Amino acid sequence: MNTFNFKLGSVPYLNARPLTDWFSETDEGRALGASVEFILPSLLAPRLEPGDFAAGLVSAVAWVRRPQLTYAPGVSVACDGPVRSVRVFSQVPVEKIKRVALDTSSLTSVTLTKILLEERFGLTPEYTPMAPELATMLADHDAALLIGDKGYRDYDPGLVALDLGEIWKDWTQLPFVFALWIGRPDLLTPELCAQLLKAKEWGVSHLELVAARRASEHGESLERASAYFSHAIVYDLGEREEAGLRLFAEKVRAHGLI
Ligand SMILES: C=C(O[C@@H]1C=C(C(=O)O)C=C[C@H]1O)C(=O)O
Repeated sequence: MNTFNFKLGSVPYLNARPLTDWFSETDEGRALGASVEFILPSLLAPRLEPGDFAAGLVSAVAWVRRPQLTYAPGVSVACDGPVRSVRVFSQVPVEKIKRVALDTSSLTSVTLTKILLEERFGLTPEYTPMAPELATMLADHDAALLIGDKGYRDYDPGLVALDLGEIWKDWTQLPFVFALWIGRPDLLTPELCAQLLKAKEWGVSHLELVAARRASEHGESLERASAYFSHAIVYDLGEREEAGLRLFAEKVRAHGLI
């Protein structure tokens, strides 16, 4: 691998920071000369096939949809129960949801919303892609999907909040994988995979430090950032996460959401 001056893409959310901070915040990581660009998932995913980035930490469904791309082993942004940041906020009881606004930044969670509303709740609502602004989304829709930093904020407690990680876990007993390091096999080499793993190992053993450094940048308190990292997000990609990913891929195909 050319270890100098390669580009990585990542999503602009707090949950990604433990996987990318090693490249900018440690001497060993900085020595590789990688730059990390933060881009919304729906804009980052199409830039992986042309090779704009050596790898992108981006929506798992982007890999399901593009089998010619590969993903780095051992690393993900996942959950094994409530994820806290991928939520559908509804003004009506779930069974009455007829119109849903979907965050245009998201790919995986848009797909997961459709699968869960249909298979878990027997609903086939109308969907509208919209910019992630809850008040605007709910002005004309029963419910709205938000992800990332906006999905983790506190909103009107009168709204029904469906945590998609929690619903997935109750249903399948498996973790859910939202994002992976995805790239072209010629660029996402075993050497780069090893660096991405090293970055993760540093991140998960420095969650408090990353929270302290990044919380305010993402509009969070240190306590909430720490709790999110240590109680909601899973950064491993072990056998159970891989099983969750495979099941999700099957459902994406079965629902024609490819
Ligand atoms: C858990 C999350 O996962 C995110 C969800 C994504 C998607 O829906 O496409 C993409 C990247 C992940 O960071 C979140 O940001 O809340």
